[in-house]
Amino acid sequence: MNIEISEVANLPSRFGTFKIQTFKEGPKEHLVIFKEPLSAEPVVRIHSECLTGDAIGSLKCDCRDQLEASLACIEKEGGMVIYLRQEGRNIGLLNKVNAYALQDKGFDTVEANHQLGFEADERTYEVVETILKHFNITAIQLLTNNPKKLQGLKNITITKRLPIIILSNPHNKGYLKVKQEQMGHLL
Ligand SMILES: Nc1nc2c(ncn2[C@@H]2O[C@H](COP(=O)(O)OP(=O)(O)OP(=O)(O)O)[C@@H](O)[C@H]2O)c(=O)[nH]1
Ligand SMILES: [Zn+2]
Repeated sequence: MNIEISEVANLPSRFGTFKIQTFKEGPKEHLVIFKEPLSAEPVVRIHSECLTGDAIGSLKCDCRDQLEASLACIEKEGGMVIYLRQEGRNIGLLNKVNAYALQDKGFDTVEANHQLGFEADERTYEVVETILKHFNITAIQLLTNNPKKLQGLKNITITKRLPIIILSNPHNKGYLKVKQEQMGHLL
């Protein structure tokens, strides 16, 4: 896939002053938010888009808390947040809302995806390899609670997994339970 890369620009934010760059993969415009200096094994968060959580503040998941904790972390330590446009574990917003409607009827996150004809998780991470290569990064400390994340990547060494500790709320308890019991997350 041909990737179009933007210039680097400054991004002052409520979490610190970052640099920002876009990597356009077909219709998907992924974002890299980074804070220099980038060490030989920088802290990296691979964040999957969640418009409802990240922008609207939905309490059904832990995405916004994870994003904010990651930005605060790279402000302190240096590193990057790679914001991948894989809404709804890559089923898209319309399908995610349909999955939410099924969840309203009692299906859990995984069952709702299956009802709609999708795998529980439809994400892929090849573009991460392209992005890290662009920055000459071959080893990272990965901010995640998902030990299986990035397993498929050949040219990147994960030297350390850094957990993201987030408090649950009454609305995302079920979502977190499914992640822990069915998807192998360490919560
Ligand atoms: N299909 C579907 N996707 C969801 C649902 N809730 C959140 N998501 C998406 O899940 C993605 C985040 O994935 P998670 O499984 O929470 O976390 P992860 O990226 O595997 O692991 P961490 O690195 O620990 O965050 C985002 O793209 C959200 O839009 C849901 O109920 N159904
Ligand atoms: Zn979310």
